[in-house]
Amino acid sequence: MQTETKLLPFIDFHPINCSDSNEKIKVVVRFRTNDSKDIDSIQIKEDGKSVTIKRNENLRKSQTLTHRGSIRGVSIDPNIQQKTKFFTYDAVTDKEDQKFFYESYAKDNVIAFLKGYNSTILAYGSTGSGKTFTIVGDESIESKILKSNFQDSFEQKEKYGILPRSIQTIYDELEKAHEKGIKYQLRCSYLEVYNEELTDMLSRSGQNQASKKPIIQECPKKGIVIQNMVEEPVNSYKEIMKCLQKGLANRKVCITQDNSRSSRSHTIFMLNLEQIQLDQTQILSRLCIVDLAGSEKLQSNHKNRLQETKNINTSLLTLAKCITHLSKAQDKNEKKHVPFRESKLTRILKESLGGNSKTTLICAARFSDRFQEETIQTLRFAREAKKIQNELAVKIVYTEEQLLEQIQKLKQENEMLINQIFNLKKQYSQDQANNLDLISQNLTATSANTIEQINKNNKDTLKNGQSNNLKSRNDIGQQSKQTSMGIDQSILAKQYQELMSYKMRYDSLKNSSEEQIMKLNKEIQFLNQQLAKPSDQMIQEIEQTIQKLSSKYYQQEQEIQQEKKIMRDVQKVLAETQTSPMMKNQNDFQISTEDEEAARNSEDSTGCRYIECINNKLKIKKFENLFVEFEKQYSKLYLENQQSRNILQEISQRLKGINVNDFNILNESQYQMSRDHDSLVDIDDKSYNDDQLFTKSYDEQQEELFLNNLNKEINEFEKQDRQIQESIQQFSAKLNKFKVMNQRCAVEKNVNDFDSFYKIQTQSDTIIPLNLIEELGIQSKHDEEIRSPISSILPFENRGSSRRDKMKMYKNGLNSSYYGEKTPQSIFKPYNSYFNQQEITPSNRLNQSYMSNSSKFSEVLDQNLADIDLSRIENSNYDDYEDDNISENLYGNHKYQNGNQKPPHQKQLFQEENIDILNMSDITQTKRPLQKQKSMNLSHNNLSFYNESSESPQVSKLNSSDIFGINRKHSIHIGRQSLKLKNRVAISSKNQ
Ligand SMILES: Nc1ncnc2c1ncn2[C@@H]1O[C@H](COP(=O)(O)OP(=O)(O)OP(=O)(O)O)[C@@H](O)[C@H]1O
Repeated sequence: MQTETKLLPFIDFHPINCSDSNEKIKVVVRFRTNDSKDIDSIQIKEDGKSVTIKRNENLRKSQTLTHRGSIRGVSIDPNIQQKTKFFTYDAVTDKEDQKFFYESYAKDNVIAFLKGYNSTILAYGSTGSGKTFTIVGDESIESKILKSNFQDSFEQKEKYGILPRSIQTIYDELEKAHEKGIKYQLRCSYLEVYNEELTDMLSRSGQNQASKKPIIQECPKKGIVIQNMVEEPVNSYKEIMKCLQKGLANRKVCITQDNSRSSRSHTIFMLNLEQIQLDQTQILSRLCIVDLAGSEKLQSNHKNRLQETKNINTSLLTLAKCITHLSKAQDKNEKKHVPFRESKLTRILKESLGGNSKTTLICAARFSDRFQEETIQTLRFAREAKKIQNELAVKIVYTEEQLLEQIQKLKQENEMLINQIFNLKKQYSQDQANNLDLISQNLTATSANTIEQINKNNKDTLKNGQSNNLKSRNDIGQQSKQTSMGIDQSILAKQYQELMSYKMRYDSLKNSSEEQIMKLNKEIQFLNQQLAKPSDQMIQEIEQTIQKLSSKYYQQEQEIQQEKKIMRDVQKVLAETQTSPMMKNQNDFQISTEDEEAARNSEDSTGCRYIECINNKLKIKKFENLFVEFEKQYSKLYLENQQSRNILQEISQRLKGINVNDFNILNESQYQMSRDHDSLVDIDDKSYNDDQLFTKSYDEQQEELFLNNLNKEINEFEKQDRQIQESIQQFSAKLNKFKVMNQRCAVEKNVNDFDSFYKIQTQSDTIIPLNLIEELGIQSKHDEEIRSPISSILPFENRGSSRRDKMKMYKNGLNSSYYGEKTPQSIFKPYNSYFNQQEITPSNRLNQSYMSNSSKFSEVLDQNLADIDLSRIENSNYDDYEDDNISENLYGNHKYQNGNQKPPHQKQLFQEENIDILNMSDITQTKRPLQKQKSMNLSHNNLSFYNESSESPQVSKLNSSDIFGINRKHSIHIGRQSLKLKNRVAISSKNQ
């Protein structure tokens, strides 16, 4: 029964055991047992893992010439040396025992398939080497399967190859699982690749083969999906064997020189298993058992046969090429483009080689020297394949309940993440503040040291002149200049420390000078007091003396006045007397004792009078003497007084003089000190005395020099200050930028990757606050139009499913969205319902911003579109491979560049098959962080490739396989809004 490929709603990959998840391809070399051993040139080592082969150069020459069509004989040189080659694999065997071979080398893959892993068994080798023998069994088995009703005897079963044995194992195991309650559904498919065409070997005859031609599609979640392929539900051993029977009957075989039933096509027997576990978890796995067509020398003259052989060789060559690319990438541990798309076979096997699959490669080889070259090629191929590492994961499909549960979980997780983001933000700003505190503490500590150092320098400068000091300043200036160039935080901190130390030095000097001025003022006061003290006393004493003298003088004067009054009275009396006869002679007034006696004796009044007169005369004489005496004393006192006044005046003048000088000196000092905040005077230095200060103050030259230097220093400081300020500004701007970046990274980190972020958004309906998005600088650019790119690259025929659609698109022009509103919804068949439900969420804006970021490089990539042309493929040849002979032998005498045979043209590829358009939700399960991802943007005719982790654009040459995501490493994502809105198409490459 033919069933359509079911698109499952939600698939997740779970590596069950991390140590198992990365596994190299297992390579087993099986030599044909019944092969003739002409010369003992091939030796399987005892360890069962390695083989040596003696290469016969003569033979090689002859073989090369022979299959190049030379009929002439080859001269064999007996002296030619035989080279021995050594190869090691997981196993090398020549045992015929099929059971042993299956259980030793293939059963593991079947068990892994049952456990939920994708699994592949691949048989490779030249024609007649034993591939079909290994996969199915010998001719008898094959014919028996073709005829049988599958009730074979034990004996017959012993000869079965891997495929029937695997079927047996699967049913044995599934029956056990069924008993445990595990439900399962097994579907069988059988494909054939013949002449680069895919044929479904289970499809019923009579059907329109052209319309039902299987199409290979690729889904990042589901892996390789083959559309239009019969997936036969098989519920029993018999049913599945019938499928095998049918396939074998349809297989293209013919008789060749080396094999009577040579397979002329690659066959892929595919089993898809859906298991529903007891907890309702649905697990999907696939087993591919591939029997490749054997490579063959081009010998036939038959045209069809030649073409057939070429096609076989071409696809095998592509396979070898892919393996070489993969192994080289593995060697160098880098991502490399692998040309899976170059053949149908490699496209189908993409998952098996380096992808999510447990793969065993069985390389069939022959002992016979006749096939030595083929054997060596097979051994080389096996050696390369051994390096390939696959990534295993179990595919789980969630039920609705499980999904709801997960949505709930995601919602919680989302909330937690948002909280975490805010906390981180908070912590970040706190950290910043703490750092500043720490810096300022360091500054304080170091500035104290610097001041000490400066003071020390200053002392030296005062002693030795200022040259040293200036020099040291210049040095600091130089240093500052150098440091300000950088934006290193430590350098800035150092500069800032210096600045702070200068500021502190200014402050301390200013404080010190103020202190000094106060101190000097006190001293001046004291000096004034000291100077005032003796002069006051002296003046007081003098004044007291003067007062004393004055009072004495006053007394004496009063006495004199009295005496004078008496004298005047006397004179008056005398005048009166002189007018009397008695006074006619002056001498008469001289009273003699005789006169006096006479007068006394005379009773005459005249006599009395006369006596009185004489008495008066005596009195006057006495007064006159006193007056003279007084006058003498007065003049003496006057002189003394005069002297005192002079002394007083002299003292007061002296005092006045001293005060003026002192004040002048003090004022000068104060002025000097106030200007010399930054003076180099060590004011605390006791050894520095006033004399020096005065000398300096009055030394104009020195003062000028001093002031000049001071000004220079101040200028220098200001300059440094400006530089430091600038650097700090730069630094803080940078810090802010880092801060934003850091926050953005934090968001990205916390949401694991973009896809998870997207998924969280879509699954949980939680919208990250707009302000957070804006705060983080991830603002969308609504206005920016991004035209649909794919439409301009795609061949026009592929743009619509109907003629009407095509016309619509044609009217809209190439820039209209192929995947936009005008897009025939049928293209999105499975995705429509999903797309239409979507709304624009911040995550979409995020997506847009990525796209707009990438679009800015579109200019650079204008030229790169030219590289998307077919030149790369057309010019390619098999030069990557180690030995030219391989390409020759596998491909006949025609190399790629000869143009006789080319791989399918890219355009053909597009035309042949629909392009896989995958919903973003299909790739939400990537485990890789966003930083590793690249986002590409296709904008009209440009293909840009933008790596989030680097600032510069990464321009890559891309071919169609990259763009359309058919190979495993790349896939297309269409933003949900693209259908509804602006024709935006985002393409991400998901390199591992
Ligand atoms: N290991 C083996 N032991 C014994 N006989 C073998 C072995 N391998 C192959 N043979 C025999 O060799 C012949 C060719 O084998 P087979 O058809 O499997 O080769 P092939 O690699 O599939 O060739 P082709 O690529 O042409 O199909 C058969 O007769 C087969 O029985």
